[in-house]
Amino acid sequence: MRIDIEDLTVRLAGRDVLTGAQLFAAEGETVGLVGPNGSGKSTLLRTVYRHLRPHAGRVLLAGRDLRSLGAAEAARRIAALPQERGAEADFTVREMVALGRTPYQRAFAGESAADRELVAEALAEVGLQGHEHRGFASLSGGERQRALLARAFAQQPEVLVLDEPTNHLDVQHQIDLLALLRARRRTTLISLHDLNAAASLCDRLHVLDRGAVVASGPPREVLTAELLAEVFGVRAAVVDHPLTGDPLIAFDHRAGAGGRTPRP
Ligand SMILES: Nc1ncnc2c1ncn2[C@@H]1O[C@H](COP(=O)(O)OP(=O)(O)OP(=O)(O)O)[C@@H](O)[C@H]1O
Repeated sequence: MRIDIEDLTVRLAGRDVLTGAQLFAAEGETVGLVGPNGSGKSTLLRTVYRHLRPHAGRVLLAGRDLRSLGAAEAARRIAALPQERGAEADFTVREMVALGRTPYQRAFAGESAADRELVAEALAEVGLQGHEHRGFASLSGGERQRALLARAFAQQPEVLVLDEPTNHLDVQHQIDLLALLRARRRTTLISLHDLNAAASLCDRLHVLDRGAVVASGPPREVLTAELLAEVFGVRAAVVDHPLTGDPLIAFDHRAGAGGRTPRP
């Protein structure tokens, strides 16, 4: 399902933290948001999963304004892996993942056999089978992240919105997660700090800087040494990955602030 973000402005505490963002993800496309801390990535994603309201502009899902959908319909169509965490203390892992099925259940109807199967499949997909009965609060940061991803998968959404999903994951689980997302080929909006992961996963990237989209296109066109210096303030060479051929950003970890004044 296609998603369009039209001229989106979000105002928080009297300040426009996102201004006139314009982008889309076509059916089945994986579109990445990258940008420095505080550039507006989470704000944009929060507006898509209806945690925030636009001040101006709109988000369209298959041509329909997101705000015209009811809560259950929106939850069936869009699943989010947000950065903020709610009160999750008392759930088991299985209960947490099963929450992904609630938008499909009639009040008091409980779980169907199909729901149970989808929950088990989602747990297996993220490698958490065998951990169903553990308390969610007892999981490590990376295990929690995987359980929340399983909840999003169990929701069987048409659009996945993932805010920094590789946070807390060790390198093997990062790579596994990217492989899972590639295999699913669902319309996906994803923010990533790891630019090499973004370059290998995303069909197209949008670079955010101080609340505005400043560059858009396929990773190879967008992630140039000039852009990395200008937007991220780092020195880097962009080369071909020797194993995959993807763009590989080799950062100069010895360089200084790249001549850019640090952000407040
Ligand atoms: N509830 C809020 N009230 C006021 N300002 C906010 C609020 N939430 C976020 N902001 C500000 O909006 C700007 C964009 O924040 P956002 O979280 O979208 O950035 P980000 O690109 O996701 O950053 P990071 O990479 O650090 O996660 C920041 O300056 C942030 O301080």
